[in-house]
Amino acid sequence: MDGDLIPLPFQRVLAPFIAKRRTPQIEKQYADIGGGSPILRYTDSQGAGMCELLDELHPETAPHKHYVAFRYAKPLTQETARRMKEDGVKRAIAFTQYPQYSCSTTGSSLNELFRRGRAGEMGDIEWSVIDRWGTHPGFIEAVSQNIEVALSKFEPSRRSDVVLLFSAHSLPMSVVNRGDPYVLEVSVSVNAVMDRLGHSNPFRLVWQSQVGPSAWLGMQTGDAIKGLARLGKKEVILVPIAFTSDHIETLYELDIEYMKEGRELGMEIHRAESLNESPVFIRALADIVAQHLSDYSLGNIGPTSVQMGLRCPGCINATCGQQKHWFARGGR
Ligand SMILES: C=CC1=C(C)c2cc3[nH]c(cc4nc(cc5[nH]c(cc1n2)c(C)c5CCC(=O)O)C(CCC(=O)O)=C4C)c(C)c3C=C
Ligand code: FES
Ligand SMILES: [Fe+2]
Repeated sequence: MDGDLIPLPFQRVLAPFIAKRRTPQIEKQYADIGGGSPILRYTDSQGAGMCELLDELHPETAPHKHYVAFRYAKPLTQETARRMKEDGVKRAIAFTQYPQYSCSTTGSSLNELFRRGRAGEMGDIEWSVIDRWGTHPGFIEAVSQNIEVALSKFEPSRRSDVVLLFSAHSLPMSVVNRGDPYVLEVSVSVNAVMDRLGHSNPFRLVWQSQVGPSAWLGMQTGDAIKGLARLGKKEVILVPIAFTSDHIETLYELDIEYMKEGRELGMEIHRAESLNESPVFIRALADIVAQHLSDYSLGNIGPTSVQMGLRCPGCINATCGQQKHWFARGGR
């Protein structure tokens, strides 16, 4: 139903129809990964760990408290907005948990937050935004360490031949072609990880989880695994690079579908663990926020980044423009 994510003709009729048709298949996938997504559990523990560190790192603004606002599952932004109002929150940071910016993810979430704010559902909050952080050294370090753990599962003599297959959620070509920044930002994260690893292994960036019949950005992760097997490159590590915790995309698609496929093709294939409760990652989250708070209080930065101010050159969604203005004024 999210017109900011994927505008459909006759959205109100077509969207529920597509969702209903898709539900049984997706219900089965969630059942297979243990009856639901662990994304809220991980996000909550990351938030709690981050706040504990932040109280030390930036005592001027302590105590810190995290709230989770999801776009499509509970706790929805609307419910979180109401809770923040009840709690009398006066200052908040919208901290996207997508490391790399896409208008289909962070953009849609900020649009929703803006709608709730404009409707007065959040009370009087001064907002600033951390809109992207895909090259933060702590994030890069945490991903790199998980790759090193996966590499250690291979026999030392074969280790340097292992192909690192970075896998990120794909985008419809219609989104890419209107100038969305995500593809560039994911690429830069991959490059930063490879620099940190000293370019020890060959690698590719591929794209997963496309839905529906329209054209999506490729190469698709599943096809890449088959292609590598065909070329005799049978040692592979799958690296999730655009997700910060486990959920259906890692636990079902990567672990159940693709790893199984790869093993059937005679490959030795492992996955770099998701960041989940990585202490290095949680420290990185705290560091990103502490830096933001201190830059903001010194007047070095405004409520939003310079880059966030620019709409995609092909954007025709008026909400994007209103949202950017609203956050640039601190949510007023
Ligand atoms: C970087 C991350 C993501 C991008 C980019 C993204 C784009 C995108 N997604 C859909 C449609 C669906 N996404 C679904 C679930 C889902 N997607 C992401 C991340 C990105 N999506 C996450 C973390 C999750 C949550 C999974 C979980 O908690 O288990 C779903 C629901 C599941 C399903 O039906 O497959 C849909 C649908 C589109 C259309 C899109 C780009 C336009
Ligand atoms: S789609 Fe990117 S700013 Fe609107
Ligand atoms: Fe998605």
